[in-house]
Amino acid sequence: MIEVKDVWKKYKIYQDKPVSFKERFLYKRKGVFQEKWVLQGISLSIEKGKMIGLIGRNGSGKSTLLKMMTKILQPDKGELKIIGRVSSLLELGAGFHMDFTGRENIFMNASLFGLSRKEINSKLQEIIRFAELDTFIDNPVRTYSSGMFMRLAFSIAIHVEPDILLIDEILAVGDNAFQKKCISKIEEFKEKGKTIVFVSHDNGIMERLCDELYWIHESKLVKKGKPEEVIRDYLDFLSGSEEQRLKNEVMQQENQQTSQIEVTEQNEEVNKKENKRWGNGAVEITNIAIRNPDNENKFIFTREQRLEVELTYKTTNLKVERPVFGVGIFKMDGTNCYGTNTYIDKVELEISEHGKVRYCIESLNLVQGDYYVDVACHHEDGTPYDYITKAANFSVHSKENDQGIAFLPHKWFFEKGGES
Ligand SMILES: Nc1ncnc2c1ncn2[C@@H]1O[C@H](COP(=O)(O)OP(=O)(O)OP(=O)(O)O)[C@@H](O)[C@H]1O
Repeated sequence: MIEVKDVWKKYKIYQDKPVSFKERFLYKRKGVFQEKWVLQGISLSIEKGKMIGLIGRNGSGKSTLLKMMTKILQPDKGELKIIGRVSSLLELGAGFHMDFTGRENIFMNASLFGLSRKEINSKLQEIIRFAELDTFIDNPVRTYSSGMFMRLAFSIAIHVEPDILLIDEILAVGDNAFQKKCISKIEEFKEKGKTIVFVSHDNGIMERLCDELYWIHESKLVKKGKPEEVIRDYLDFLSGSEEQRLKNEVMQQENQQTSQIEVTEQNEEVNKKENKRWGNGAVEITNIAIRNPDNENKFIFTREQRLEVELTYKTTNLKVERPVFGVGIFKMDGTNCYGTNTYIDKVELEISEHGKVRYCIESLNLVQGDYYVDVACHHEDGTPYDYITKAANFSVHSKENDQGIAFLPHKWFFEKGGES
């Protein structure tokens, strides 16, 4: 159905776009653009009735490849063969006329896909119903919200009976309920034996829906195969590069940070907001490490993994009475996920001149996202010895799409019949 043979595509990247005629004239002669290959030697072959997915980081070339399949763009080298009517969910609503009503746009847009007036009339109610626009359909589309606009464009594109459907990040369209409707429509398409090429950053959906995945990295195809295998390698790769990014960030922070504890009179809440370190310094936390089960310093974890926060401390010549060590885990927006300390946990604590305290979470159980850690040593009555906010970061990667903060172990049960 789709045959892509050794396709190459380049864009001109203008360093300084000329604005006036004079500049255009001058720059033209100097040639102030660079050519960038955004697709290099891509080959793939998609059989009828298959749903394939393209994954890869931002800017890797996925949308460019899709645009070539719609013929919006032509390759610079190589060949693309497509058999059948293509409907694309890229650049949704690109052909809409703002002053025309939703209904008029349905007729114009659907006719671009080759549908006759009669065919459009027979699908009209279904298009309007799917787009959830009943009372607005005779208003000009310029009065639509962005969600309404997208829903209408999406609805037209899927009702034109295409043989091939190209979908780019539709999950960004509309609210949750509408997204669910889109997914079930895609599943319906699949069942009808249509060919689908799907681009999404939602790996869970990609794995569930696609028969095969292609991973594009920096303009090249690096892997194709079963969704779970390609996603596993892709996530490993992402973890590796994010690990490096976080490491660099931490190194930068360490370079900037003065290791001095700031002795301050302000109250705790103010300090927390200002992302500070404070306390009287009787105990000083000299190092914070986040470790994985292999005892390596790590920043990326999976949900089930063991995470350990290791605090190295030393005492100074100030008196340390009834010390308590605590750790708090927060989402990046400040949501408190979990916090405890040795006093709450009723742990006997013996403090020496210097030493280490290790806080181990056997199974992390947090949902996918970025987190930071506050650490502290204080007196049982709350007087801080050393309190460090945002002392360390880590991320949780997961293929699951569950929402919220923590994974709550659960099961589903179903019963047939019974009282209604
Ligand atoms: N019209 C254009 N002119 C110049 N460069 C472009 C143009 N369109 C895209 N690019 C560049 O081509 C590269 C590939 O872009 P493309 O949109 O295909 O990537 P993508 O994998 O779809 O990314 P995303 O996941 O962010 O949608 C990027 O570096 C992008 O900046």
